[in-house]
Amino acid sequence: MEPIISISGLTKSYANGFTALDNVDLEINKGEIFALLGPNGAGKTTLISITCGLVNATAGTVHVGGHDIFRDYRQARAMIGLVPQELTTDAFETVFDTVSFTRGLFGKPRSKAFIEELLKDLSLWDKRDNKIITLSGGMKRRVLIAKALSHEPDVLFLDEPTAGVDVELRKDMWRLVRQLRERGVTIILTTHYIEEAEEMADRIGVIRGGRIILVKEKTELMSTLGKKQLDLHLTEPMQVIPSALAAYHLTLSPDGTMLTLHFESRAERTGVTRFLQALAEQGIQYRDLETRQSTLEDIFVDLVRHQS
Ligand SMILES: Nc1ncnc2c1ncn2[C@@H]1O[C@H](COP(=O)(O)OP(=O)(O)OP(=O)(O)O)[C@@H](O)[C@H]1O
Repeated sequence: MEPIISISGLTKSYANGFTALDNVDLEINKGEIFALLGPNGAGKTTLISITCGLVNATAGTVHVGGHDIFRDYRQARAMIGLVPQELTTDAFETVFDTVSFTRGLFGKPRSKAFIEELLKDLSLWDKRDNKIITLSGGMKRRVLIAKALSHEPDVLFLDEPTAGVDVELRKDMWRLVRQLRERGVTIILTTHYIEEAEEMADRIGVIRGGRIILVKEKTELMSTLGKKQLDLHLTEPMQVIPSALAAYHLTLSPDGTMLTLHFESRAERTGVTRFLQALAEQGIQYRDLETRQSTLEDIFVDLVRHQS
């Protein structure tokens, strides 16, 4: 697939010497929903801010639709819509005017019809004449999305789109994001909610300490989720795994007290019963057993803990 955003060797050191991004390479494909996951302070907002031209990079390049964000700032910026984390917008303007004005800022011709359609899509049409200050938090967030889409961008950045919103609005956002993708808009969202990435993304990237530590297709990542493990706490420590058990995917703890069977929980026949029989035949006894299933959350926590 063709990348719409190419980030290469991107580094950002703030004035106080803190390195928020460290040599980041990342390509975002045209038309995908990409979720960037990471703990607080990982560098997600910095990455977005540089790509949108709000913060200068210390080193590296970013191209949007082939335009260098520094040299061809206008062309690159025109392709991007940004929904920021903070709810900042002109409190005393009406919904219609503020969205229409934002479109004008990007040099797009006035279009009442376009703004009307956009506001209808976002369930904001009824509120078009309301001053923004009178809207609820959820409605204000929709206004931010409308503003970000007012100049018909190819790429939409959503920085923590559903932080602090209720379940209903979150579902609405997800529906909206999917609709946009169907229209060919590329979406990059940052999130703390793993279920959001699970629900929405085509690909998932994990950032930690200013470094991208993983980028994978969601389906590929999820396939590891179908794996379960059965831990057996053995009565007697085992030196080596007996050859009679060679057909099973087993690991033995370094001290020989725990034998772990890895199996596909989604498979029709997991082989667990046969395995337990084989153990009995070998005279291997255990005092306890437990099964565990890995979730995206486990994978994420594990990655963030172990990689630095
Ligand atoms: N202007 C600045 N000067 C110095 N350090 C900064 C500045 N802006 C951000 N940082 C630091 O850079 C790091 C990355 O911040 P960033 O906002 O990109 O993280 P984030 O992944 O978006 O986190 P969050 O999820 O909390 O928004 C943080 O440790 C932050 O304190």
